[in-house]
Amino acid sequence: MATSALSPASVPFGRVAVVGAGAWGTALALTALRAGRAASLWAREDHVVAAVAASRRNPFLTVPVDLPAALTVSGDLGAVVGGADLVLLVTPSQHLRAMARRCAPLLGSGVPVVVCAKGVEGDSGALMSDVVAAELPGHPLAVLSGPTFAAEVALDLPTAVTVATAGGGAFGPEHLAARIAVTFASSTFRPYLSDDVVGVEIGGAVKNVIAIACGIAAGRGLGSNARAALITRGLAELTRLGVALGARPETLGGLAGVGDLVLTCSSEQSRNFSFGKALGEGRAPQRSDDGPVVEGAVNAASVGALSRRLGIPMPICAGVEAILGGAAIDEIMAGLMVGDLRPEALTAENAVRIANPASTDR
Ligand SMILES: NC(=O)C1=CN([C@@H]2O[C@H](COP(=O)(O)OP(=O)(O)OC[C@H]3O[C@@H](n4cnc5c(N)ncnc54)[C@H](O)[C@@H]3O)[C@@H](O)[C@H]2O)C=CC1
Ligand SMILES: O=C(CO)COP(=O)(O)O
Repeated sequence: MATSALSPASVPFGRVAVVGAGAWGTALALTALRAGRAASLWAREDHVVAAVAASRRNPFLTVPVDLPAALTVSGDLGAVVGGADLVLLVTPSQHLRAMARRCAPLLGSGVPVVVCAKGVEGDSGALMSDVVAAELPGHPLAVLSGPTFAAEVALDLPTAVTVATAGGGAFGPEHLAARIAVTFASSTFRPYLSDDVVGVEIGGAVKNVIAIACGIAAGRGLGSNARAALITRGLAELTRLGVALGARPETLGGLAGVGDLVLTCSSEQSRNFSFGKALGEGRAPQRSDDGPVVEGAVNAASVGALSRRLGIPMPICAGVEAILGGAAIDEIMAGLMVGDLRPEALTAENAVRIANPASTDR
C-alpha cells in the first residue's frame, strides 16, 4: 500500500462513498482504495452495476482497468452513502443539485462532502459548492479539482490535484482539506491544499469552455500559435471571472487553473477538446445524455450568463457559446483578433484591474 508524505499527522477518512460511477468517480474510488481506504461507488445505470458484477469493468472507463472486488459498486444510493464518513459528488454539474438533494436524507450527520464536478449551474450561475451548501446544510464542504484525466488516474499514472476548503487559516492536521488530502494521497496521487474554493471551482468550470475553443482552432487548422494564445487569453478570462467572484489570481495560476487548461487544451484525450475539434472540422460532434459528459458544451451558456450578469468580458467563452448557438466559426475566430490594441493583462494586479466591468480587454 502506498503511503502519504503529506500531513502525516492528519487522520484519513476510512470509508469513502463516491456518488457517480462515470470515469472520474470510478478513478477516484480506485484512488481511495489504493491509498488504503474502504470505497463504495454509486452507479446510476443498472447496466453499469451489471457490467461490474460480470466483468469488474466499468464501461464509462475507457481504459482496461479491473475494479478490485473490494470496491463495492451499487445502484442503492442509501447503502453506498449511508455508512460513509466522506462523500464525493462526481455527477455532471447540471445534475449535481438533484443528486445532492437525493443524498440529503441518507448522509450521516455532519459527514463532509467533496465536490468533484466541474461546472457552473445553468439557471442560477451558482458554483457547485454553493449548490451543495444549499442542498446539504450542516455538511462541511471541499472541492477537488485539477489536471486529471480519469483514464490516467485509473491507470495509476502520476497526478496532482488541489483540494480546497473555505475559511482560510493554517492547514493543521485536523483541517478538513488536510484530512481529505491524506485520504487520497499516495506515491502516484498528490493533493495540494487551498483555501480558495471559488478560484479552484472557476478554473475547473471555465477551462472546459476554453478547451472547446482550442479544439475548434485545431479542427480549423489554425496552428499552434493560436492554441497558445487561446490558452493564455483563456487564463485571463477565467482569472478575471474568478477575481470578480472573490478568487485569488494565484489560484488560477495553479493546478486547477493553468494546470487544467494546459492539460485539456492540448490533448485529444479531452472530451471538450475533441468535441471542439469535431466542430472545427465541420463535423457534428456526437453527444447524448447517457454518453460521456462534455461539460464545456453545457457550461458555455452558464459561464456566459454568469459573466454577463457580472459584466465581465470573456470573449473566447462568448465565442464558443455563439458557435454552439449556430454562429459561423470563421467569423467568431476572426472576431477575436480585432478590437483596440491594449496592454496585456494577466498579472494579479492587472487581473483585478480588468475585472472592472468598464474594461473591454480581450
Ligand atoms: N473524466 C474525467 O477525466 C474528469 C471528469 N471530471 C468531472 O467529473 C464530472 C463527471 O464526469 P465523468 O465521470 O467524466 O462522467 P462520464 O462522462 O464518464 O459519465 C457520465 C456520467 O454522468 C452520469 N449521469 C448522466 N445523467 C445523469 C443524471 N441525470 N443524474 C446523475 N448522473 C447522471 C452518468 O451516470 C455517468 O456517471 C464532470 O463534471 C467532469 O467534468 C473531472 C475531472 C476529470
Ligand atoms: O477535467 C478533465 C481533466 O482535468 C477532463 O476533461 P474532459 O472532460 O475534457 O475530458
